[in-house]
Amino acid sequence: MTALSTARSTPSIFGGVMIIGGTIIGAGMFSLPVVMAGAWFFWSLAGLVFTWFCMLHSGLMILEANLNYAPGASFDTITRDLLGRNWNVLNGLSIAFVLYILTYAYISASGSIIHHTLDELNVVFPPRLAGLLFALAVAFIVWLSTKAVSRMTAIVLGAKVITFFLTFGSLLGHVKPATLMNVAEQSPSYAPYLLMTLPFCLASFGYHGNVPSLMKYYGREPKIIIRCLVWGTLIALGLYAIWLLGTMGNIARHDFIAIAEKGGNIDVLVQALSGVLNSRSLNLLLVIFSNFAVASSFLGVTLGLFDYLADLFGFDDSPLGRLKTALATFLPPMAGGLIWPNGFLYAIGYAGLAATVWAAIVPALLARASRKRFGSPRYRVWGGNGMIALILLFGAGNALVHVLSSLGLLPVYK
Ligand SMILES: N[C@@H](Cc1ccccc1)C(=O)O
Repeated sequence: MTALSTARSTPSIFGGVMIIGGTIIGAGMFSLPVVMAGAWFFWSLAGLVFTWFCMLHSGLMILEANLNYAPGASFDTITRDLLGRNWNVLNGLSIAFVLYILTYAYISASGSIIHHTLDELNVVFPPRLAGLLFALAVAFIVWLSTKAVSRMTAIVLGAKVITFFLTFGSLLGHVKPATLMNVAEQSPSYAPYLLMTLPFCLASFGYHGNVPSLMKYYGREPKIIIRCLVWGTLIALGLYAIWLLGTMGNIARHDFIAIAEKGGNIDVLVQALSGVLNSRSLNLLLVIFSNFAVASSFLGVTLGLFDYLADLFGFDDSPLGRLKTALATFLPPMAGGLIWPNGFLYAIGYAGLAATVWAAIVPALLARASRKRFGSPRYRVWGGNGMIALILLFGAGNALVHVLSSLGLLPVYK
């Protein structure tokens, strides 16, 4: 009995780990092997570990600031109170931008993966239409209710985890050390290509909007929430490492050039993988996994955007109010998907650029302000001012890298 009542007063960390892991692992991971082809496996792994470290600590900094407020206080409330109106406006704009551009990326990605799936079944279906229909289906679920979204997400996430292990368990069995070590190339250079991968790593480790949701769920329990963040991000890091191993151990480095040239969208990558694997069942698994991976982030991110816009425009919760919010959420990215169906890689890069504001820079400033104003009595991220400086530098560095690479000033592997 006692065990039962303790379990009820503090929900287990499993749910929180799933929320964090589920948000992190999404379409972003499909951009990783393509943009990391230049830096290749070991350098990219180092970049991933570094990004994991910084993104975990910036999440902990949001928690540090959040603990001064009642559970349920949103990102918006905390930022306005600690950093003032201007920072809050910038923060809100960058959140909206990231959610919009990710919704666009998911539409583009789902169009491409559905097109590929049907292609496997010998059905010809234009990717634009596929993306549009998929977006309409997601819009319908989001319009129905939050509960509908969380039920769908639970199902899709479960399927994603199962197919992930089935797919990657067998994918690892196919890894060819000669391909992974890139023995074919004579004196290759990798390090110069590392910097341009950083915004993609950052986007792939984004989850920070969920930290206030965890506090709403668990209450002021820093120990439990810290464990959720550590485990959720570590699971993602582990899966990304396996994903790099599975892709770079099967597709030769120079073959990635053609993949990137075709827009780097998911179908091209999956097609290249199936081409080398020569296994019908593995191919099918991979296709199923990609569909679920895109669908679960799609639901999570659009729900976030939906709630944000409803709050911003003051649309109510009636069916008509929700319809207005759904239109504001889905129409702009859908239009984008119709006009530019293949902007997946660009979109993830821009998501990294904008996410650096609210997932790195603002959290570091929040922690600093929280220490000044409240002394952060409940929990304080280790490392003092040095850690705050590191996260600020990480955030600013990412923005700089993205700008330089958009201007064509960073080396590109081609
Ligand atoms: N990490 C998510 C994208 C994301 C970024 C920022 C916040 C929320 C989600 C993905 O890989 O698809």
